[in-house]
Amino acid sequence: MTPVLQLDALCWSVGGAHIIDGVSLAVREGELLAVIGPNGAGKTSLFNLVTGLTRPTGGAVLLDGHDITALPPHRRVRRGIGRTFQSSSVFPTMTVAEHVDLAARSAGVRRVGAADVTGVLERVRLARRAGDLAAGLSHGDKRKLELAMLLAPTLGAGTAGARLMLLDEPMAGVASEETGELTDLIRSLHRDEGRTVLLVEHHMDVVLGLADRVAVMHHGRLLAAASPAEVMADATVQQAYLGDEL
Ligand SMILES: Nc1ncnc2c1ncn2[C@@H]1O[C@H](COP(=O)(O)OP(=O)(O)OP(=O)(O)O)[C@@H](O)[C@H]1O
Repeated sequence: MTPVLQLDALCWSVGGAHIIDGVSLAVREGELLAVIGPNGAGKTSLFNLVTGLTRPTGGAVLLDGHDITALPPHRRVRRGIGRTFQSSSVFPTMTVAEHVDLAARSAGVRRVGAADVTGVLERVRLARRAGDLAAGLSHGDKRKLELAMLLAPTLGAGTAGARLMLLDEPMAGVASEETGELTDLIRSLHRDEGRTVLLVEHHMDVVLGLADRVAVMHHGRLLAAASPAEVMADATVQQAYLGDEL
């Protein structure tokens, strides 16, 4: 079966530094792949290449077997790629419902019904906060709102948002009592709705609780991509985490 996402010898260099160095990886439909690695390994840079925020200096990105390397970010959103960022990206003075409406409209949806917005907010268990300003949300609820915004871009088109979700450290800044519910929500978007998820996360308990497969990056290279158990037992991976030069 054609992978949903395929990275083919992907490279990104800046000023002579090889930040992404020949990464090849195939992501299956409906898979949850966690991308782990020490700080500066290139995880966010890899996400930037998949979403089109940066252009690779070599290699290709394929979606459903089609080369999308030259497509700008907004065209990738319309093809079903959605992404959240490491730091929370909500607008404090906008209401929760307005965020969903904005996400849909900025992706080209012309008519966004109130019922559609409520439906998306119910999906992430934020419907009761619809009229509240985002400034008043807890970190966990801000993260849920960001997920809601990924569900919005195809509202009214009969489908519900991103089918390939890239989540960059969704637990960052979230209080420990909120991580369980957020983990359940991500699991449900993946397992119950069949969405493909790429997850960058430093909390290993979250990674091990969610991932079908774990990809390990180090110095811009892909060290391993295997089951969580295999990756945890891999001596090279352990060395990378202990900070030894490879
Ligand atoms: N625009 C840029 N110009 C120059 N160097 C960059 C740029 N973006 C990232 N880098 C460098 O590339 C390397 C990888 O950064 P990246 O943010 O992708 O790592 P990461 O694995 O996501 O790290 P973290 O876990 O700390 O978020 C780092 O050394 C970073 O300083």
